[in-house]
Amino acid sequence: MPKPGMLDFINKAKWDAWNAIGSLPKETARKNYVDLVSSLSPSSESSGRVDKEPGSESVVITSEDGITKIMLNRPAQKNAITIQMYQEILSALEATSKDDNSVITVLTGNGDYYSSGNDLTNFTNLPPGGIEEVAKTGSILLRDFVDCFIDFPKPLIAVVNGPAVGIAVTLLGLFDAVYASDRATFHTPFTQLGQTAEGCSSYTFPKIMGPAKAIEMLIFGKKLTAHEACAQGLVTEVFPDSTFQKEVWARLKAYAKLPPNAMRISKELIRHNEKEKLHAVNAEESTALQGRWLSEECMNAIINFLSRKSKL
Ligand SMILES: CCCC/C=C/CC(=O)SCCNC(=O)CCNC(=O)[C@H](O)C(C)(C)COP(=O)(O)OP(=O)(O)OC[C@H]1O[C@@H](n2cnc3c(N)ncnc32)[C@H](O)[C@@H]1OP(=O)(O)O
Repeated sequence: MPKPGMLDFINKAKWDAWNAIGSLPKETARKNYVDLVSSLSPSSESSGRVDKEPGSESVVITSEDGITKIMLNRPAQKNAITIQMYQEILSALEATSKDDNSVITVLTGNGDYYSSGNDLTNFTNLPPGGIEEVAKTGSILLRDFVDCFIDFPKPLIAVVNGPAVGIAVTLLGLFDAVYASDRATFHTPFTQLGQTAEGCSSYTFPKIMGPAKAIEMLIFGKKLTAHEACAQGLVTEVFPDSTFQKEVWARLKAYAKLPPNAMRISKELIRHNEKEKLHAVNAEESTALQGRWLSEECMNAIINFLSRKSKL
């Protein structure tokens, strides 16, 4: 057929696609199509079912109505993030970034906490290389994990259902929207733990809230209420806890119906100038933490927590 006109978008797209295949025989085209459809992983469907990561339910991933929900699911441990959970979240983000059926991605927590941050027992299972090896592999994992948030191409939303601590807070500076229950609090007690800022917060927090407020949080460990975090620009909007889930998910369902490519391109326009800087900051923070994890200050803080002498 003759090439359709510029404004006949659908037929022009079909014509271009068909033309790009060239002289492919019809039977081969049919076979390729069937092979492609058969090879699609079940996780790329929007069927509303739960796709559990093999071997663990500490992170539950579901897809429905164009929304991929990554839910931290260790409520008894306040959703503290284990090494395996970092890896599962990272894999889920990589998969959803390529899934055409997934329009927006949400990170949230199950139970009363959003997350108490890094699981402090991550430092206690010593491999043959000792604490040095733990610090080195931890630093590499942290860097890869945060890089994945920096590069995530689609709208990324945090649904902060309760208190958030440490890395669960710092990462929020890399999200596109942060909705919080009025029960949520935001706490980065790095100094108290003998540690230093991560998740690019040494750069994003001063940018978001100004250096004075960022320093109160990141150096002195001041805990913010949801309304304070909203006033500082870290949180997009605060909802009463009684209606939080209903209101937020209704809004997210509406957002997931917006044109996905327009959202992705807008995100790229807003974010791409900062990416190089963020990767450099992430590398610097991860290296600094590798040193901190070997320090006496940090070891004492972890021992005190594990021996129940201290709590935040
Ligand atoms: C490789 C990447 C590294 C990235 C680095 C990131 C830095 C950070 O994220 S630093 C932040 C680390 N988080 C903490 O220091 C929080 C420690 N937890 C607490 O202070 C308290 O548990 C908390 C205030 C969160 C809640 O207090 P409570 O309401 O009184 O509850 P419990 O203390 O009884 O907690 C229940 C249960 O959960 C265990 N728990 C909670 N958080 C953690 C955690 N972060 N790591 C390990 N375990 C945690 C707590 O020990 C209790 O366990 P049980 O006693 O066995 O029931």
